[in-house]
Amino acid sequence: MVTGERIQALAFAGLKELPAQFVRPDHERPENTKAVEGVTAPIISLSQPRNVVVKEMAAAASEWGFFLITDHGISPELIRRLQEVGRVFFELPIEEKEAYSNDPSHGKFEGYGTKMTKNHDEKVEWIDYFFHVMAPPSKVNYQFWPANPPTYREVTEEYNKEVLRVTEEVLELLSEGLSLERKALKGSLGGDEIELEMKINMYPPCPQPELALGVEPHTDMSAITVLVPNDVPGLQLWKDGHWVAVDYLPNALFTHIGDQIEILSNGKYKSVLHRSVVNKESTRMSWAVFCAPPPETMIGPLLDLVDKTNPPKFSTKTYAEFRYRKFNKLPQ
Ligand SMILES: O=C(O)CCC(=O)C(=O)O
Ligand SMILES: [Fe+2]
Repeated sequence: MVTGERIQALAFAGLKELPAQFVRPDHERPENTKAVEGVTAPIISLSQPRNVVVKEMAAAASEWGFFLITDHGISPELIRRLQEVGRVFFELPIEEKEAYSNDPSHGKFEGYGTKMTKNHDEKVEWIDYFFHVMAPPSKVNYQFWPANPPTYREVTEEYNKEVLRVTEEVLELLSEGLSLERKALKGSLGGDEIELEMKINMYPPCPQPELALGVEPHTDMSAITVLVPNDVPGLQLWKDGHWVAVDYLPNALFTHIGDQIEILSNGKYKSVLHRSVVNKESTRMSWAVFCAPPPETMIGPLLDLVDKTNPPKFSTKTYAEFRYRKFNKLPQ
């Protein structure tokens, strides 16, 4: 077994065959579950009249749980710099990255990580990642942020400000799409205490990508997730019984509806099931920002959205409890 090794190190070793712990059972393999052709995820330009954006976003969130946002006001230059500092970090020698190793089984989620096998049946994902909190300032611990490259912090803080602006805008638009007042969703997610977490996903070239997965099918437990990938495609969405590949769209924000918005909207908006596939030649990277409530926030269907004919479809509990149950695969 080669558990304990980073995927980047494995890929660099020039394996011809995929080690057994990465080989998916038949029904999960990309070669047996290919994405359909001719279906594309919704693209929403924020430069349209507000009522049009509200309508398009509500439709996309209800039918897909996913949309690509364009004309969001984050400069292509800032996205390029964000990707540059992340790429430079992952190009550092392994030992330098290991100084940031996380330890999720002991509750230490921030830092450099790779999902290791827990038992013989569990398959490992073809991915290394870096994870840290970006907001609010009171929850940020810079000790977990890469010190190298030296511009990492400045660039990431600038991106944090911009993503915060866009996520607040998206939450307002989604609120209006539910005929609620603009601040309704943000208010229910902790207001200005709303948390943003950065996860840099790094998928090295894989010797047998048709047998492996980068990230297993899952829904995000966040409220929303805003992701920018590099130019290597790999994200797939589950829609109407098929996987749909999301094409690369430069500078677009790949926006996922997560579990907390699905719950607050009482199921009107869908938390999108998604996975990522890997690639033989190219390294894929993606920068996912999870926008989530503080742990003590009570999350349940909004009272304005439930009545006798629309009973609550989800129970109400703290985000901390939801997260604990999801991590431990307990029923919600
Ligand atoms: O890399 C991607 O496009 C998807 C990553 C993802 O789903 C996640 O980090 O939750
Ligand atoms: Fe995800």
